[in-house]
Amino acid sequence: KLYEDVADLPGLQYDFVIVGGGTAGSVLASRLTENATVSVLVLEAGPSNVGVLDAQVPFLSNGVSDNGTSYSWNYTTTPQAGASNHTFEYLRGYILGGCSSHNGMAYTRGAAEDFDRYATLTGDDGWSWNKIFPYFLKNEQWTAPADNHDTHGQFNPKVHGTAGPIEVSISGYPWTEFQQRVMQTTKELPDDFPFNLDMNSGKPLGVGWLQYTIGHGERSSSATGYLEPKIIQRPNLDVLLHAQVSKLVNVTKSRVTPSAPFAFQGVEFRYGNSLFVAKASKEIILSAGPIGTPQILMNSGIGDRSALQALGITTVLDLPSVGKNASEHPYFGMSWAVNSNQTVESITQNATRFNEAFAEWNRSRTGPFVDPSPGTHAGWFRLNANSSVFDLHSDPSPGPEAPHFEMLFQPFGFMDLPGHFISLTMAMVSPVSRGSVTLSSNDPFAPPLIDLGLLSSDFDALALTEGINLAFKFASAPAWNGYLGEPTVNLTAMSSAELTAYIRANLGPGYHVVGTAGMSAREAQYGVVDPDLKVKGIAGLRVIDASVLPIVPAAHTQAATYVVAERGADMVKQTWM
Ligand SMILES: Cc1cc2nc3c(=O)[nH]c(=O)nc-3n(C[C@H](O)[C@H](O)[C@H](O)COP(=O)(O)OP(=O)(O)OC[C@H]3O[C@@H](n4cnc5c(N)ncnc54)[C@H](O)[C@@H]3O)c2cc1C
Repeated sequence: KLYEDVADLPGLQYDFVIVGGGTAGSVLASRLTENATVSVLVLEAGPSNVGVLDAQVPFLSNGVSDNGTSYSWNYTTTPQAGASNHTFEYLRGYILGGCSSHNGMAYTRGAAEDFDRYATLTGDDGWSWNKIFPYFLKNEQWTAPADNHDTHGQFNPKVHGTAGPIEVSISGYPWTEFQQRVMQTTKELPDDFPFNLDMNSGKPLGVGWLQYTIGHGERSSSATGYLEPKIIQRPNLDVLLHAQVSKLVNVTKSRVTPSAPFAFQGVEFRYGNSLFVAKASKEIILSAGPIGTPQILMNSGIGDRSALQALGITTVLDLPSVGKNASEHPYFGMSWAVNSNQTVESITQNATRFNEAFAEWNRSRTGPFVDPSPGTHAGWFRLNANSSVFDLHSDPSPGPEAPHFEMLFQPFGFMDLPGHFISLTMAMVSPVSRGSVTLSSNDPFAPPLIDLGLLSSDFDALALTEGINLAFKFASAPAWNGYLGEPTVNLTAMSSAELTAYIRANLGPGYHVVGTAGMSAREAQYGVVDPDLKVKGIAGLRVIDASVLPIVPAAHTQAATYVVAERGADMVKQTWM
């Protein structure tokens, strides 16, 4: 049942307490309560997603994700030395469903080699692509696009699930002129930009149709899929909203496992102006995401001893990797004016069309509002094998079939200029740079310091310059003749040093951070959780969310988070049910 008020909860003693009802937390809540004999409490800091129109209408998703809304944590990063010392809003969902209720909805799984590398790093073959693949299928319900267009040749049905909670579909509104030119380019320049029928097969290289966590014109999130009314009504599931967890409390010496000498009996949270403690008799599961989870661990005395001591926090367990190793994708957008009025600006710069499009969505869940400010395709590419950038660093990608770059193809411009534009957005999806999440004070409710380490490695900056050349090559294909006008910034006229400086001054984060409570092999001298997602050295405590991924996959991160949560739920069930 969903609770708005702590006073209505039947009690504060459960088998499992899940911290965070986000992307992963909602999966766990749903899967664990399939067993009617266990009781589960979810503590979520944010409000409900129900009735939040911006979280429902794909085209309006910016209205729910941006800082300054009631649905975002309003984080700001530390000045990013590799990005001209800029600070960035760091968006995180403060709402049931977490980031899955406000993200861009792109559904990309990553390369098989990403998961095979997780298996190697953890020594657990269960994280390999072949073993994880059934969890992708379990999570997914392939769905026809909102416009019911013929999707033959736009995806491979063999690699998709049909009965899972999360609806996935190809974009449901045609930006025909633009889409045709993207597809034409794959024919004109097939060596550089081959067509890939399905980027979610484990072999993403090439250009393909983007898939979205959208069904029947509406966002499909962890909240709508895993906590749909019949699940959230289960008598063994209680979800408390507006409950912000500060730390784990009631630490005891655990008698159960010598390798995990400590255990926490309770979870402290703030509701209104009061503090409460919820107790878990079986496990506490942290699913507060890559910012919230390490913050709660450190607030609880689990982290780098010297950093904790400096803030006057008593160390329970010296686990220096907590909050380290933050791994994020830098994104850089390029726009061109176009000789056409069939772009998203035809809606965003025209109040009448905007209102018509919204009315159409309301009427029939069709029209341009069924997609987020849409990218119709994405491409995944590698650096040239002979690139001099490899003199700076060995190849950070997990293998020859995994990309270094993502290029998003978008029929709109970035600079909010009057007129019509298209954009090619380039991301470095195998970054070398690493950042951290650290505490700013011993006040457990103070926002932590978020350092994404954006372009802290010169490798990433130089690699991005090569990615930008690739984008301009794409735009030089005959398919774009007569359609593309001038780029809003002529990057090709810049020297390499100027281009690098320009990238550093104009890139942004991808909101894909992972790694801050990373998995490692059981015997490793680093890492936060073992391959079974149990926190090293602590009994009865797991982390199950995006923070356990030790390296960011070459993909938008929700699909990887969903499979971590699905497998994590199976692991918890194996232990207790
Ligand atoms: C703006 C944006 C756009 C994105 N676009 C895409 C995209 O298009 N495709 C894609 O694949 N990925 C995208 N991502 C990334 C992806 O959504 C995330 O990687 C993933 O959802 C993270 O899941 P999680 O479960 O780890 O964390 P979250 O989904 O963030 O869940 C954490 C939950 O815990 C709650 N919480 C945190 N701290 C506390 C606390 N102390 N007490 C109680 N509750 C707490 C939060 O409110 C939240 O509900 C995007 C992310 C953002 C922010």
